[in-house]
Amino acid sequence: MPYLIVLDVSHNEISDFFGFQPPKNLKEVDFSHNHISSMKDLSAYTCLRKLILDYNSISEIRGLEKCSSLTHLSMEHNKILRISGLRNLPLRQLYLKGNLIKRTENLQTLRTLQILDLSSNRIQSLSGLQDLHLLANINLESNMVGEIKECTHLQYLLLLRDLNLKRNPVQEQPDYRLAVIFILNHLTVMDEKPVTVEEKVLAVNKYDPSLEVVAARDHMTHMMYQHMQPQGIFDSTLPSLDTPYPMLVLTGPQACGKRELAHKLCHEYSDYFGYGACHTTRGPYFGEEDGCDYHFVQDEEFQNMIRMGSFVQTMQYGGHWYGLSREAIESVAREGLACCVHMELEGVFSLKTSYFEPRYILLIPTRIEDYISHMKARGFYTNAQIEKAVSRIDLYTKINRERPGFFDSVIICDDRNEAYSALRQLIKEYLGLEEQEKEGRRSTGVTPQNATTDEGGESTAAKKLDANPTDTYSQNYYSKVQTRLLPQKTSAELASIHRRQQMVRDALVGKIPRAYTQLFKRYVHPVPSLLTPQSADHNEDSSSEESCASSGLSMNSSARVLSVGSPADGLDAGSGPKVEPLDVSLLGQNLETLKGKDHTTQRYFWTILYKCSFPADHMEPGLSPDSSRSAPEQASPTVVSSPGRPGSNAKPILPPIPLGRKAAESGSVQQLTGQAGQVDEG
Ligand SMILES: Nc1ncnc2c1ncn2[C@@H]1O[C@H](COP(=O)(O)OP(=O)(O)OP(=O)(O)O)[C@@H](O)[C@H]1O
Repeated sequence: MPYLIVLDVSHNEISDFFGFQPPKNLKEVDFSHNHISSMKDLSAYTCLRKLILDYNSISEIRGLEKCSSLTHLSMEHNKILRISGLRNLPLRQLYLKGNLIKRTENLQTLRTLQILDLSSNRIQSLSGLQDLHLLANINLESNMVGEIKECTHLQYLLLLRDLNLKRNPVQEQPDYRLAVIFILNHLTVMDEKPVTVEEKVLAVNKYDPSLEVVAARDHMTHMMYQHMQPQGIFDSTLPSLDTPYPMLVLTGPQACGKRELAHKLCHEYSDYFGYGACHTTRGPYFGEEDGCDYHFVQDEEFQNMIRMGSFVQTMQYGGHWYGLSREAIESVAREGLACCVHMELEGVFSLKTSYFEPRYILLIPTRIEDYISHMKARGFYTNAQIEKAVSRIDLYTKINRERPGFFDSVIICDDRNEAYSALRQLIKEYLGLEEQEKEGRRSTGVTPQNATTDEGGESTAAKKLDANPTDTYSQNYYSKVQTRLLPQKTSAELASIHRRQQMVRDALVGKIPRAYTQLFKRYVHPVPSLLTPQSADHNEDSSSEESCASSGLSMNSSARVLSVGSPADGLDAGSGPKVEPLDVSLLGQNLETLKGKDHTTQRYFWTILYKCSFPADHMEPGLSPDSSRSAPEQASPTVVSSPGRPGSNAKPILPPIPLGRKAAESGSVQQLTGQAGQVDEG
């Protein structure tokens, strides 16, 4: 039978494998269910593609070396002790189920193998399979694989879709299925069950959660524990009408200098910032003081604090816990200061989920060698810690690159002094101190050196406004108000005003605003009923106490005219924006009366002033530089932010910083803190 291609001699009593010399052109041979105990040399059968020898008594694979066409070999239920004799065969399917195999060895040359069945053997390790890159299906059911980590041998088999590890001791491991799905994330079927999308997401969230997930969990934990405690109102940091409590977060990799810079900043601008000391379970380094750099606590106390809902956020770094407590922020806020803290990226993510809305400054080293030398020179860190810190630089740069606006500003910190100058400059811009200094120099003739430290950087006009010169609270307060009331305008501000004037002119002649003008419209926060003026008469009575709040409100209501038109104002509703000039002079008059106001009113007033300071966001058409007002009494608002900074007109950089409540001796401060205490107690 020279043309015989398929030979099936299964289920016989044959004991001599190929003993009857079948023709050489055979392509498929089935010798299953016989009594064959050993294999013979099949070198002559070069055309053989499929060989089935299931249910025999063969203990060793051999004689196949020259079968250069063999793609399918099945030797299930034999007595094979080890895999051998398969070197360089073009096998695509190999079935060795039900043998006595202990190791997945001598398979690495089977580069074309796609299906491997080694079920019902004695295999403990998956080492030896890692180079079989075409493997799509591995059956290891009923073996002795005990460790999840064995799956790492398969993790680079990118075509692997189906893995069966049923009836292996590894199934007893906690979260076995999720762990394997995480390691082998290309699997679509595991243990004969489809792998669902939900399982894949769960696996990633469990074993390699994104920073958002970590932050969400952290936030959830603290919120839950906080809600389990008796609730008190944190008055000092309570977000006001539409401005959050001002906070500054310096972030960056470990030892990049953020802590040092935070301390320096709080020291220099002690009227504005207070250092928020976090809690940590790590021991103090040489020279560190408890309560100054950190609150150093034992692990047990830290965990206790978590359970008491004391933290806003926590994170583990280098095997230690770090956490920013509500009280740390609150104690700074009670001083009337903005809280300045430093933290790692995870902390930033976590804080971003909370109701705090800090400004984030990224400090990033670019000269890695210098960074490493600096860490080595500190002498606190092991090589592993240094490596970790260095590797995290990429994480920060990646986030900064991929998420524009995630950090409000980035400062290169290769040189600490330069970094501090940059930070200082930024803060001065944020706070409008630049303008204040300039004005101070102009009006008092002070030199730049003493101008920075001189609280009297305030203008003469400010001093005039100051009711009580010995009262430092009032000094701070008025100098800052005055800064914002200075008449100069930046070019960006003027451009914005002109644009809006043009819009109004267009509206008056009935032109429909072009589509892009919508870009300049902003959401106007609704005025809370607490402060809503009862009537128009109220607004006009600027001498009454109520009028200071309502005059502030009149600005806000003038903001509303952009979106809400009324025929009574001389323009048809919907025909375009209407004009209602903003009388900023009222502000100046009302500053006097505001002093006696409660905390909320003052904070609201600051909000209004703040809006005035960002006319691109809040200034209305008709508020022109040449309107009938004259400086300084009828001064117009001044832009505090630098117009060149990207996004500077899109988002206020810092919420209005402190009311200058630091001076505890001030009567007004006492009044404020007294109120805060009452609310807390209530
Ligand atoms: N509450 C927190 N949340 C997140 N990260 C924090 C927190 N408190 C501190 N960190 C950060 O944890 C890291 C380790 O803090 P640690 O004080 O041990 O570092 P360090 O070696 O002194 O370096 P650094 O000068 O950056 O503080 C630092 O990057 C620090 O900023």
